[in-house]
Amino acid sequence: SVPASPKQRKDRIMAGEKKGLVLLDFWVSPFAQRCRIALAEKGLACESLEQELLGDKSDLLLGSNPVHKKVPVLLHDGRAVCESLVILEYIEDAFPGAAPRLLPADPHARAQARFWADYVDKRVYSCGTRLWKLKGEGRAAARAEMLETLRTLDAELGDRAFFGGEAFGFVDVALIPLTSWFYSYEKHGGFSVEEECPGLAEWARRCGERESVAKVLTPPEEVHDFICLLKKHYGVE
Ligand SMILES: N[C@@H](CCC(=O)N[C@@H](CS)C(=O)NCC(=O)O)C(=O)O
Repeated sequence: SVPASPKQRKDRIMAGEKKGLVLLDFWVSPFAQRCRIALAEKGLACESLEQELLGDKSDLLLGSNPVHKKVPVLLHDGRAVCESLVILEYIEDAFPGAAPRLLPADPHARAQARFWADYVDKRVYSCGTRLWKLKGEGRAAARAEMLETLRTLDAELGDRAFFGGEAFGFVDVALIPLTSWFYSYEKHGGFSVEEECPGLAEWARRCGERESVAKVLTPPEEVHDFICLLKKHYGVE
């Protein structure tokens, strides 16, 4: 049979007829990258549909994430799951046999993993955005908050190989895509992650040795170029 054209594939996804996994994606999004890393770790096939975010958003994105209108959205047999950490948990629940498990089995350890992933979500990206968007006092405050956040994460990691302990897990997946943004944060904040938090820098290198991470992460210079583009888009000097 003749393979479906990109248009036919899209129509099927729009109509909710596509079976399997589809990710509404954006190349540089650390949140979308979390999902791609988790899927790759588990060996789950997923079609990536790149979204327009700076211009008009697609009907598919608006229809599947009407509340936030953001990527990532995971469509599973046509049904949408939104928010990257929710998607990671969904993948764990929907494919219980797909190894490795990202969350530990022990309830307390699971709660801890969720706590630290939530800490990453509350602190890193928004603080990073203030670092490149603001100037003067605002930027100085964001710099101080970023350093405190990175030091807190460094201390939590301690001398373990991964936030998941011996195994690469939920918090590692949540944080690693954001390390591609560190270079730009360093440039805007005038600090060095390597000097401030050598353990965290070493952890990022260790994670980068994994195929699932290496093939997904954006080179830091490209993230920096993208931030320059965002600055132009938002009229930031
Ligand atoms: N909390 C969300 C954050 C998602 C997010 O911020 N996505 C950005 C791309 S990095 C987006 O879609 N932005 C489009 C917009 O804000 O209009 C998650 O974890 O999925």
